[in-house]
Amino acid sequence: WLLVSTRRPANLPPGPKRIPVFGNLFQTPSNLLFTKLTEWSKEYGGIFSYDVMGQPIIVLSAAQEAGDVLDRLSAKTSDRPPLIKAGEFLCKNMQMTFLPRGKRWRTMRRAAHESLNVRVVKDYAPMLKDEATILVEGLVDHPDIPVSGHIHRVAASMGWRSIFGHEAIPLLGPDPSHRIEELAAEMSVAMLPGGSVVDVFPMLKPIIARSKFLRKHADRWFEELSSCFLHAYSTDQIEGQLSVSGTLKETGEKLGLTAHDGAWIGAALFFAAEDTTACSLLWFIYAILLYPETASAARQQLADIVGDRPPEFSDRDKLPHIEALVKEVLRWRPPVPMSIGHAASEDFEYKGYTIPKGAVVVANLYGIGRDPKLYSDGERFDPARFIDKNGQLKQPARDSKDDYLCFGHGRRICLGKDISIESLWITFAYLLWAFDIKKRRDSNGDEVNVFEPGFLDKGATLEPVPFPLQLCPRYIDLKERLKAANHGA
Ligand code: HEM
Repeated sequence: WLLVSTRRPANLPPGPKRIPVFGNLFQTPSNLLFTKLTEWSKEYGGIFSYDVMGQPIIVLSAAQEAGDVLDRLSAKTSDRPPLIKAGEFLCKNMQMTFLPRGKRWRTMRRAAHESLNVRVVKDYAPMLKDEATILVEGLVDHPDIPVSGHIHRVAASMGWRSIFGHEAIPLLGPDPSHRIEELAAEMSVAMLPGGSVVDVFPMLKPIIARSKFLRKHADRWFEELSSCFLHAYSTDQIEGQLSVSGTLKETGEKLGLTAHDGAWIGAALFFAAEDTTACSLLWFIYAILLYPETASAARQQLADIVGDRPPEFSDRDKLPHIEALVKEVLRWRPPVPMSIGHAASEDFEYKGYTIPKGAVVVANLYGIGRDPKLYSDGERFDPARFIDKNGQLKQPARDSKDDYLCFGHGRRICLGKDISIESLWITFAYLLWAFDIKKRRDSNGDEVNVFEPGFLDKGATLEPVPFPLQLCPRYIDLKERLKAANHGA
């Protein structure tokens, strides 16, 4: 039996040699796994496989293979692997992101999509602009608060307002999302392949499920989060403000959804929204700090088109260099570098390989964003790669998803894709218009070094390690300019 298990099951895609029983468990680091997957993809190709304790994991590290398997074969690859700790024990099968393909997932997804689809996201523009304004004002008024604190506030507040329709989260607290973020950290780690003991050793599941003592922590976690989100969902929202929960309260009943379901749809969205948005904004600042010259075309365009008033969404078509920056930040440092695992719901053949039912299918978005067929010199941060010789955005290549591969694939593609692109666009534009982003200087006047590649692995998401910087307002009367623009609006 041991001898048999050292052999790769017939016809799986190629991959690293495995050892009996454990497979490749000891070769897969728990930190920065995407770098290992990218290294393996150079050896084994755009589709390869490895194994953890008998569980086959299929890794897609090239855009075409990911498009084939997760988009064109999505009828067979839209399931999620069972996430015992994150999905069953902690979230009690209420978290849409972890639900298996089926009626409950489809209903929740459809309900959320109603207020997040590309046709309606334009209606969030005033709220997103307001948030960008609050961010810039806060950075001017409170240089004592670390930039990451400002960024996490704006990311949480954009999510909170679009999902629950409440007031902006204030910089100086109380922050209703703070406790939620603390609790969410545990879930974020548990959702990774090999991220929890019970997911690696599923034979422990019935023992834990039967023991009140062993379940106690997860049960409390669920109770506390449910009550936070039920409170957010049930509290009256600002009149006239578009929000997911506002729409749900009107349409949810028709879809058979209760307030508890509505609260957990809000939870799934908030978990998915806050950290990813914060990571993207921090990577943007980090990139501009390290490679200031890459922002000069965008700055020039802002000077030509916008001048000394703050940018508007209506300027967007005339500012392709800002959009190129959004695309490049998300390609270079995808906030969810290994996407969220899919699962094969039946056996199927691809390129002569067999993908067995139950295999975990991972889109290595970090590697895919470095696919040389789409992006040359992928390690380089270079927003100009998206601009053609006429100064316009280039026509995106096939399988590049309009150069937004970071939002995943198929029927599970990110529900917040369209609102994220809007929110990042306006925030990047505001930050570039308002500040020069510079390295901090020490008491001798020397620049303080910023470390590369700066990866801080947060479980499902990837943030830069804390880095020193200086934000220098580009106008003495910056706040007056913001006020004048908002009063005129
Ligand atoms: C830059 C920001 C964001 C990035 C990079 C991002 C990325 C992703 C990725 C890679 C996935 C997995 C897709 C797959 O399984 O193939 C995902 C799923 C998801 N995202 Fe996002 N996301 C972002 C922002 C948001 C926002 C703002 C929301 C909500 C307002 C959101 C809601 C969701 C939900 C609910 C899912 C699960 C979908 C499902 O399982 O059906 N995301 N996201």
